[in-house]
Amino acid sequence: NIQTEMAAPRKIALFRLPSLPTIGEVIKLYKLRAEKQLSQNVLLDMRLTDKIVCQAGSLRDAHVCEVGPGPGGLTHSILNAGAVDLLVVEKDNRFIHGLNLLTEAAPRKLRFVHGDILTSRMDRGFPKVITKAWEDEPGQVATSSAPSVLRTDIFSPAACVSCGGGALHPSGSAPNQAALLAGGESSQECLPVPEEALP
Ligand SMILES: C[S@@+](CC[C@H](N)C(=O)[O-])C[C@H]1O[C@@H](n2cnc3c(N)ncnc32)[C@H](O)[C@@H]1O
Repeated sequence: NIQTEMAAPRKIALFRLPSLPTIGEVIKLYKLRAEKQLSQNVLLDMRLTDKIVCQAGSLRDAHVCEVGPGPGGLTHSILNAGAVDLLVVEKDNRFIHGLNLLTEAAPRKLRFVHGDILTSRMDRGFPKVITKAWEDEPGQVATSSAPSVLRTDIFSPAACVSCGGGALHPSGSAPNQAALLAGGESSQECLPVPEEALP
């Protein structure tokens, strides 16, 4: 009957997937704190993370790699910015649970690799069709400790990113380009991304 049919969508709305847990919730749940000796700083203010991510230009439909997501502040903002595929690589064990939680809350969009970017082959992390050689892009290796912004397409880096406090290697505005967002340590050579991270 009509009444039941009209009630159905409302019922579905009630059973929607839970939204992404906030960074505050993740930090509290897993009792996380920044390790100063690892130069870790954690961004909690979403207005700030949104602003930083905004510097990458349009991320709508972009493929993004975030290095060193920590509890996932920038991760939230990248997803909110409309990235279609976000691969996060974090080496600190303490963030595993929180990042798994975020991955479950954003299925098919967020992939988490627990590992070191220094031993990751980024060229295997994204579809071949959108990859091009990292060294083909001029000036794509960031070395500053302050956030910096560099524009590039997807890469298959022979040399990897180097960034103390965060660097953006974003896509152009066209869909299906990729961005690399990094907030980790310096880097040298890139080795394979683990199989489970491959699309
Ligand atoms: C400065 S914190 C930034 C945390 C988070 N992006 C934020 O903005 O709140 C740097 C993060 O990078 C991670 N990290 C450092 N070197 C890394 C590496 N070689 N591979 C993967 N993650 C790394 C650290 O464990 C840490 O979580």
